[in-house]
Amino acid sequence: MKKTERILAEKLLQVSAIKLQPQNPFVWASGWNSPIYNDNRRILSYPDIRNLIKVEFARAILEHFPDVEAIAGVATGAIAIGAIVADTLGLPYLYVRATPKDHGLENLIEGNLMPGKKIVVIEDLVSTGGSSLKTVETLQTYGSEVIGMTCLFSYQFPMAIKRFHEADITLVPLCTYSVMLEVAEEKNYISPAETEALREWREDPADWAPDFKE
Ligand SMILES: O=P(O)(O)OC[C@H]1O[C@H](OP(=O)(O)OP(=O)(O)O)[C@H](O)[C@@H]1O
Ligand SMILES: O=C(O)c1cc(=O)[nH]c(=O)[nH]1
Repeated sequence: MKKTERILAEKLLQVSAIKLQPQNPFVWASGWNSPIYNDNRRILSYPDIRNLIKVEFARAILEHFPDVEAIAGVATGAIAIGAIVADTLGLPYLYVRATPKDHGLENLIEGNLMPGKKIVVIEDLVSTGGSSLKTVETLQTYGSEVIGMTCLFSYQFPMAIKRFHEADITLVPLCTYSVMLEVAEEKNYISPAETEALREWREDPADWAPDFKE
């Protein structure tokens, strides 16, 4: 499993999904400032990598959630990957918006939600877990049974792990921050100093601020 995770981490690094900007931080969905951004949507442009990830998602879902009856993607990052995974598994698919569309049918959920179906949610990336768990809540409110969640990448922050635990949702990440960092350093994508800075940042990401002293 670790071997597959290392391969996936290297693929993300190869397609430049991992960006570092310690002096010009990224703003995350949660509002946190961060020296790192993982734009794993880039995998969609590489058919071989996209296929590998699709197969790994399908394998993880069948292994951990064999009772799955439908797949839901979290908009927008996981709409595409969710669709191809559902296709691979031959399952119904829908995606959940962060907010209802402001015209037309004003849908929050796109697709045909069949109440009572056992759903596995697919997310591209989990940081604080806010977007993922909001999607789970939406699906539950509309009568679905969410039996688990998979994501391509997780930072595995303790606060996110706690939130998933409290929501009673099992999250299966295909690739984690610690393995990505290990591979990035080994393969010289980042310097030892950057590795150290990123390890330190991971200890207290909510209060991190750029160090302008350098
Ligand atoms: O765990 P969280 O703190 O919620 O952060 C993760 C979310 O952030 C990103 O989406 P973003 O809101 O940037 O928009 P997008 O999906 O439309 O790209 C990502 O795709 C996740 O959905
Ligand atoms: O938390 C986020 O918004 C976030 C972090 C990250 O590394 N990549 C991403 O697409 N979103």
